[in-house]
Amino acid sequence: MNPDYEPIIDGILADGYGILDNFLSPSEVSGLALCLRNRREAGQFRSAGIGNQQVSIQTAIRGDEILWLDEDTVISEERAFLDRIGQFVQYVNQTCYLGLRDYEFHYALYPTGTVYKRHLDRFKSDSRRKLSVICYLNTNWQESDGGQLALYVPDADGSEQQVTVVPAGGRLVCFDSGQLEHEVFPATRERLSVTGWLKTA
Ligand SMILES: O=C(O)CCC(=O)C(=O)O
Ligand SMILES: [Fe+2]
Repeated sequence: MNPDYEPIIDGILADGYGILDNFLSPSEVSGLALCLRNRREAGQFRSAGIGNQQVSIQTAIRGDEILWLDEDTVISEERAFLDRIGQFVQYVNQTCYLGLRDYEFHYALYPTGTVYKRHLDRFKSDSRRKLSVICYLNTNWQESDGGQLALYVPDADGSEQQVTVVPAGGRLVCFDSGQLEHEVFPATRERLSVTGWLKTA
């Protein structure tokens, strides 16, 4: 069954962001988290960089480790995730006419205490990233574990509002890549997610 995507689309159109709980079921979350951990154990992860041309590793600004998902993966948990994203993209295209053509996703693991300082996801030299999508893979995450995603939402009067999102397992956050600055706060435990971008041609 398709999750109900209408509230998240309404959120993106009205406020520039939307949040949907249970995009993944608890068993899908634990299955994908296990795939992530197995791949990391196998040495497949790398420190994430900043920029797309001269990529630099600056862990004080961005401390996560990532692995790009293969769009042709035959690992069932990964296949199911990407197929679910494909359905979401189809729904967005039918309702918002954003002309999304492509997507790219990576696993991310933030070791305890690491952050991603305030930034915008769209590269200056490449504006194809339309929507940022993050799906959290954390079981039993408590507010006191930290690791919130902070969204800096512009108000009509020119000020801004900080909206914080707890990285609870199965929760999907989607926002306008070119507009919304955001930041990842440090956590007291490892913080797992799949993060990606829905892109135009
Ligand atoms: O994990 C998150 O909540 C946000 C990650 C992020 O901002 C990014 O990877 O660009
Ligand atoms: Fe980001």
